[in-house]
Amino acid sequence: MATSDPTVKTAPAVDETGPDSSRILQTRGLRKAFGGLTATDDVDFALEAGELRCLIGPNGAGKSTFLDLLTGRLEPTAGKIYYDGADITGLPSHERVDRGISMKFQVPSVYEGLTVAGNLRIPLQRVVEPDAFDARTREILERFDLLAERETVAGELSHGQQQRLEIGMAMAMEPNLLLLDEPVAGLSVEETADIADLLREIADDDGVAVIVIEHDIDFVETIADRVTVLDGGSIFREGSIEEIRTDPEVKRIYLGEDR
Ligand SMILES: Nc1ncnc2c1ncn2[C@@H]1O[C@H](COP(=O)(O)OP(=O)(O)OP(=O)(O)O)[C@@H](O)[C@H]1O
Repeated sequence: MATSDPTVKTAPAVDETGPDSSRILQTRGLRKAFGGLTATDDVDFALEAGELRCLIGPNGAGKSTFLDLLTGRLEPTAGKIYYDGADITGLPSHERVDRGISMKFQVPSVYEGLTVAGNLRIPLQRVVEPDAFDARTREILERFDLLAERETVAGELSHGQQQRLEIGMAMAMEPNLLLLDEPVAGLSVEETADIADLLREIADDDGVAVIVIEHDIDFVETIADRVTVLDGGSIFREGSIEEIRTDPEVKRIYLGEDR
């Protein structure tokens, strides 16, 4: 391409997501400052459709802030977010949900006074016609192993069941991108293994891209395609779990010398 012609743009298109790309999400120069503290610092991040990415990093590294910027819970100080072929930087949260970005927060946020089926009805009524409610509810309950708890009040479920219900509610929205903040915190070994299987299925079988914030490196090892390490709000390293686990600098800042 002739670079001397001033009308020819040589810079690549900024939004590399969309129908002609396997990329579902991308951020460019994403920044969030709280007063003098920069919680997200010039982050260029990219995610492929159907990829399962874990975000790790020390406390205060900016992991939750980064997810909050993706959901629209926080507004960036600078930078752009591109998702599925569109610049969504200025979109409110509910419009991002409608476009297929679902979030499961760290603390279970099911409606404790409603039954399991009643909880599922809330997201389902946004995406499914009323005559399809029952069939779709049953499908989700089966998949998330909650069929026997259909009429149980959500406040009476175990912590693991609540986490599964909440992932089921997020999946009821038929997302293309699922964001999870520490989905296995406080769960038993068996409950953790169940969630690991579910998340792998969601990425592999449904083709949903997943970003998981996680502290438990053994859990990260079981599920992640790739790992992004944040430190001080910036991307410190990115790579396969093997690369990340054996990286001496990552060990120093995060994993501890004994890992
Ligand atoms: N609303 C806010 N106002 C001011 N500072 C904030 C706010 N939210 C986060 N911070 C600060 O931004 C930095 C990044 O916080 P963030 O919660 O994103 O980190 P994290 O990696 O998710 O940490 P953790 O692993 O402890 O949950 C921290 O120094 C935190 O104190």
